[in-house]
Amino acid sequence: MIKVAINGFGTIGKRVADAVAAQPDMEVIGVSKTSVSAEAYIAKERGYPLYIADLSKRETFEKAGIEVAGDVEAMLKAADIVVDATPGGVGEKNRPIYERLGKKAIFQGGEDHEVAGFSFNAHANYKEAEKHQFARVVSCNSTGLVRIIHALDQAFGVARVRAVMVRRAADPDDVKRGPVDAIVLNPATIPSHHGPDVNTVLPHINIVTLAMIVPTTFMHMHSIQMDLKKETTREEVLKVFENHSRIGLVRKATGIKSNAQLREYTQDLGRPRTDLWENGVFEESVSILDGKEFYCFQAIHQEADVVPENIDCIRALMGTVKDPQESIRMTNEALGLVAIG
Ligand SMILES: NC(=O)C1=CN([C@@H]2O[C@H](COP(=O)(O)OP(=O)(O)OC[C@H]3O[C@@H](n4cnc5c(N)ncnc54)[C@H](OP(=O)(O)O)[C@@H]3O)[C@@H](O)[C@H]2O)C=CC1
Ligand SMILES: O=C(OP(=O)(O)O)[C@H](O)COP(=O)(O)O
Repeated sequence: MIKVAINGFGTIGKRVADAVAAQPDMEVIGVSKTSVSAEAYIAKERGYPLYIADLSKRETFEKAGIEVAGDVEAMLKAADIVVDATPGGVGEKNRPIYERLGKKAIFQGGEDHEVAGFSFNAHANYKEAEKHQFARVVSCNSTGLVRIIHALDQAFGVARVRAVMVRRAADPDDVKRGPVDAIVLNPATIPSHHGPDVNTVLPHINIVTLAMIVPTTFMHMHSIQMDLKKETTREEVLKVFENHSRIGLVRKATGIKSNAQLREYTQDLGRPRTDLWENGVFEESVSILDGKEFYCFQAIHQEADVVPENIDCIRALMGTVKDPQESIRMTNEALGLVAIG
């Protein structure tokens, strides 16, 4: 069993912890927080040993009825690998501790590529991970872009990509960022960071991205155009998506045309926390013009799509499963991830 520590038990960390606990070859040896909050009670309820960054706060936790297993360093020492899901920028500060303890670590998209020196996506570059101590799972938007670009690049070749990201303003629980009522160009400059981020995994792709933020909390929406190298048809492209285990199709017949309806759908499907782990490509939007021009809209659930990627990244860095498809299969099966559509 691979012993996994989750440093940072927030939006991403708590999902990764549950995903690790569901795997047949992994166990959660601890999770960490800095303060008492609802998620500390969830750790207790799940039975995950809770470690804290600053042991002087032990009494505050214990007064709230939450047992503290030790400090973060003790958690790291007990682990084979750590998933760092602390807020963006904290991972960079944690890296020297992982180096000192000789622990493998996975950072999230809030860190720069250079923090790990290797950026990861299971379908695109799983096999390159084994030689690294550190990896970074690219951000939610970049994960969604990499999946769809890589799939079409493998099938038809991608000459160039132009994409617009309509980004959710905050996570549903993130009250400190709201209320909001604006469309914010974020950034107003072009390109946004997403294109260069895609290039950390797929360096050969010619991509320019634009991004803005709108007042919604569940899911980003991408408008994507790609020039393909080989002529194809809409039907062939749909087949590529149907055969991809992490690209789902929002079928026309469902009548779903928004993030809100898609969230209701995942909730009704009984997905944990309503999570859409896969890309949600809108079937109606998939278009091929003049044989080589591809267009689509896709929804990306920011809290969820990086979760299975973190699980595959654990196996890839540990070198326990060599075949990416086998790891992806194991992860999907344990999570119950059967792509919609
Ligand atoms: N939320 C999203 O949509 C996505 C986020 N990401 C990336 O994932 C990473 C985590 O983001 P997210 O889950 O949203 O963040 P959250 O703020 O939801 O959670 C962060 C967690 O880290 C803990 N923490 C804070 N400081 C420390 C520290 N010094 N040592 C240990 N734990 C600490 C917090 O505990 P406490 O509350 O007790 O301080 C909290 O449990 C970021 O890099 C982000 O960019 C990637 C894809 C999507
Ligand atoms: O990684 C994310 O977005 P990104 O792909 O736009 O960088 C997550 O949605 C978190 O980003 P934010 O919390 O900085 O908006």
